[in-house]
Amino acid sequence: MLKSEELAKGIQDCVMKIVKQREDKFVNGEADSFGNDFLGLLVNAYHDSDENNRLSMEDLVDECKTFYFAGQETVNSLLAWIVLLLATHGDWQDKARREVIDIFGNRNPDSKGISKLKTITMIIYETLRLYGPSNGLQRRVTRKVQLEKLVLPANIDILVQNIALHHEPHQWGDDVHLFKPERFEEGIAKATNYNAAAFFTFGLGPRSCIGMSFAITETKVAISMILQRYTITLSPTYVHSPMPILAIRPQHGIQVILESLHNNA
Ligand code: HEM
Repeated sequence: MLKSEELAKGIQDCVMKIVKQREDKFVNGEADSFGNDFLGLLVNAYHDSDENNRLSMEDLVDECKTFYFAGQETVNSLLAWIVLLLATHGDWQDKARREVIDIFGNRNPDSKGISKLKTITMIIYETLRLYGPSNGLQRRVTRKVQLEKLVLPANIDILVQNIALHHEPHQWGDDVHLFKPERFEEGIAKATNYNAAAFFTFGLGPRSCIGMSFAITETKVAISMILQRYTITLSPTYVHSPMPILAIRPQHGIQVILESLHNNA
């Protein structure tokens, strides 16, 4: 067996083990359905009594792989870049921590408080602008298109590099490379001067990211919980090298020093 086949089989076994746990819970009477979360919907479709509608095992595994990779690497690298930018911008770190403590104190974040996190939202957008995890949007040109002087012939694949547009000085100003969350003080529409094509870190159109709200919510939760517990400073060993490795990621990782805010934490 080729190594790639071995790895694909390993991933399939791993997914099917999780599916089996769901099935067992239902069969043993511990649960009254396969569940109504995303995995539950997939397992339901996998057991559809109508053979024509039934999801194959291959499709079930593929769906899980898509969500795992699309959801894991992206949020992982976004969190890493936010930690770096807070470590290097102590004023924003303090401001964000004050907001978190004002809203949650030392309690775990809840949905009501999450919707009130204005500074954290601005920090997330500005980090997505500078280091948006998406490498660009792939599109197939199905028919010849003329965009002013540019002609795109039919049947070519193009990569729309949103990160280039997010660093466009005409749109964002001469300080385009600086971390300035205040750009988003009055929301994305105002920051982009109502130009939807200026900031589309989650894509555009009908195939834009289905996990956008989930990604922003989980990022708010994680950053709030870190700020409640630690101060963050950059380690002198850090070397700045953003690289497109599936997502835009820090090539050598991000080394920071965390100091506990509570003696017993
Ligand atoms: C910071 C985090 C994230 C970023 C920046 C991001 C960005 C993107 C982008 C740019 C696309 C392509 C959109 C297009 O082609 O127009 C996409 C698609 C997708 N994303 Fe995300 N994503 C993130 C998090 C997530 C999460 C957490 C999930 C799932 C839990 C997810 C699931 C997906 C899926 C399934 C697609 C394909 C949608 C389709 O083709 O219809 N993403 N994402």
